[in-house]
Amino acid sequence: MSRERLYIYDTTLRDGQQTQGVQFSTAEKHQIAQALDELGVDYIEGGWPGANPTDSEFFEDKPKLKARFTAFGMTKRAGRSAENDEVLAGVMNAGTSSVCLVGKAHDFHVETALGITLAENTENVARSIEHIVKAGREALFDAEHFFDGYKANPDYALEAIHAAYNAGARWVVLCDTNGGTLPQEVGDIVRAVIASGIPGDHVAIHTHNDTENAVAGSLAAVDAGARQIQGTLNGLGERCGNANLTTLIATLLLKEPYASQFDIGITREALTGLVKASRLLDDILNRVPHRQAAYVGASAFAHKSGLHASAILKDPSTYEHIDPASVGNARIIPMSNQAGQSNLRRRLADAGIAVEAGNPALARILEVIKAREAEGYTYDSAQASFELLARRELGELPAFFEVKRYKVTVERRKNKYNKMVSLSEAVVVVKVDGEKKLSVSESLDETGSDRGPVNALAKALAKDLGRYSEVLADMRLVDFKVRITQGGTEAVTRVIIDSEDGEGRRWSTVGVSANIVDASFDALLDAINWKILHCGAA
Ligand SMILES: CC(=O)SCCNC(=O)CCNC(=O)[C@H](O)C(C)(C)COP(=O)(O)OP(=O)(O)OC[C@H]1O[C@@H](n2cnc3c(N)ncnc32)[C@H](O)[C@@H]1OP(=O)(O)O
Ligand SMILES: CC(=O)C(=O)O
Repeated sequence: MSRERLYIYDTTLRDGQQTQGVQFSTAEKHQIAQALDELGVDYIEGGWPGANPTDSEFFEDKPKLKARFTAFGMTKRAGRSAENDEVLAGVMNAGTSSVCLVGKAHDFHVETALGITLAENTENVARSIEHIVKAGREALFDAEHFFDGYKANPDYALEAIHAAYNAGARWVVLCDTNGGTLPQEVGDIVRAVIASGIPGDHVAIHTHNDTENAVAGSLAAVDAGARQIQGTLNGLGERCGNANLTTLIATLLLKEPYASQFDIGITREALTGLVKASRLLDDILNRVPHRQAAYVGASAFAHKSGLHASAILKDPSTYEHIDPASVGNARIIPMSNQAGQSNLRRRLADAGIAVEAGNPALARILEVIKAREAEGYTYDSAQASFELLARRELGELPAFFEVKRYKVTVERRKNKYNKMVSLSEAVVVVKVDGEKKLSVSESLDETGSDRGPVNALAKALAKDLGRYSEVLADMRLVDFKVRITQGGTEAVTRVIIDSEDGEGRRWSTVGVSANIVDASFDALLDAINWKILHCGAA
């Protein structure tokens, strides 16, 4: 049986950019567009040409895409022709093969926001769409506030979208602009639209996530017959976001009845790039990826509790709804106070440490982990610290060096331009191969910027570790997270450090202390020990 076509329309670069605090550069727009194109979405809405210099520049230097590159704008204003509306002209001049115009479908908005009559608005919608079609472009009509408008005045909401459809719109996009419509109502209204004479393969859905139902609402619209879904990567978008395409794409490809019913233009092979696309956006936004994001989160396939991990080892489908690899994700069995020996053996095996069932060291390691977690440590994400702890208990971790003492000072002072600047200085004394070594480092990087006391400590610690110094040269601290947490009855500081090396390895370590410098040093020591252990210098 041939499958029906369901189209995926991405608006990360337009509605996603309407997120508070998000402003893509032109180069970032290119990067995101390429990632979306590799995934295989049908439409990429690039922004609003003419609305701001970045969007205009992006449309001047268009990305080369397989997807239909789409310009967004609004219907013409009343009192002028479509040909003479300069905002619409800016959109048309971008020269894209598809043009999506937002227009009013809610009588209240026509009368209150635009201050024109319903008939004038209908005319504006029809003439604007006609203008696009006459120019040989594909027209999409974003019917703003359609669902609220339908509930308030169904006749007018339908009049507005029929005006667009009759004028030649390829797609009538039903927008839940304020995001307050629940899935069942979305389904009912989409069915009413189709019954009114607009075929489902011309109906698109555009939902917002203000009730956490944007994905469910989109699926309800598809169930009711809509054949295009609009959304954004990671659900980025105005206020609480848009329908999350990252989730929808995986659901449509992997879940029934959608997987059998639809061809969404994205292959199962491309789906394995989903995590990569999602992380790329987070990287660009400088956001920490949402660990619990469906399908793509780092915890989406993390099996923490002992009962789960024990069953997972027998058959992963016991606690996994899909194979993590199908979306480019990976299973993890984190260590924690919820873990049993099954988690532990699996985690050890992942770190290349084989320990037979029943080995008494397993119980010892578990005990140490549970005790340290009670002090404030966490081994869920600090996998490198976990590995060191386990190897230490198994007698498999050599003492590469011994720290005798360390000190860090932070100074605020005026520089030669009379500006207050900070400078940290760290002193570390270590014993390596029987020899005592003292190293001093400052916090300034090669550009003269202050990188802070922890960086000074890291540099001093790695500076002279004898025969290990060489292998530490390509190591960098890439993330540093500090949290005040409860350790026993006292509040303590927990530091998690992410490190990277020239071979692309990335590892996380944890340190805990009442003192932030000690907690940082604790995490740094693990980071350096892990690197030495894994670089072959041991
Ligand atoms: C639901 C959505 O997400 S729609 C997408 C919204 N996206 C954006 O607004 C981002 C880009 N927008 C912009 O940069 C600017 O709003 C511009 C350049 C488009 C317009 O800027 P300005 O001319 O300064 O207008 P401003 O933003 O203050 O107000 C919008 C105007 O468009 C009118 N308008 C709003 N929707 C429509 C429409 N569908 N058709 C015609 N006119 C409209 C408003 O009535 C208002 O006109 P008024 O000032 O005469 O009352
Ligand atoms: C057009 C649009 O983004 C909306 O109505 O939400």
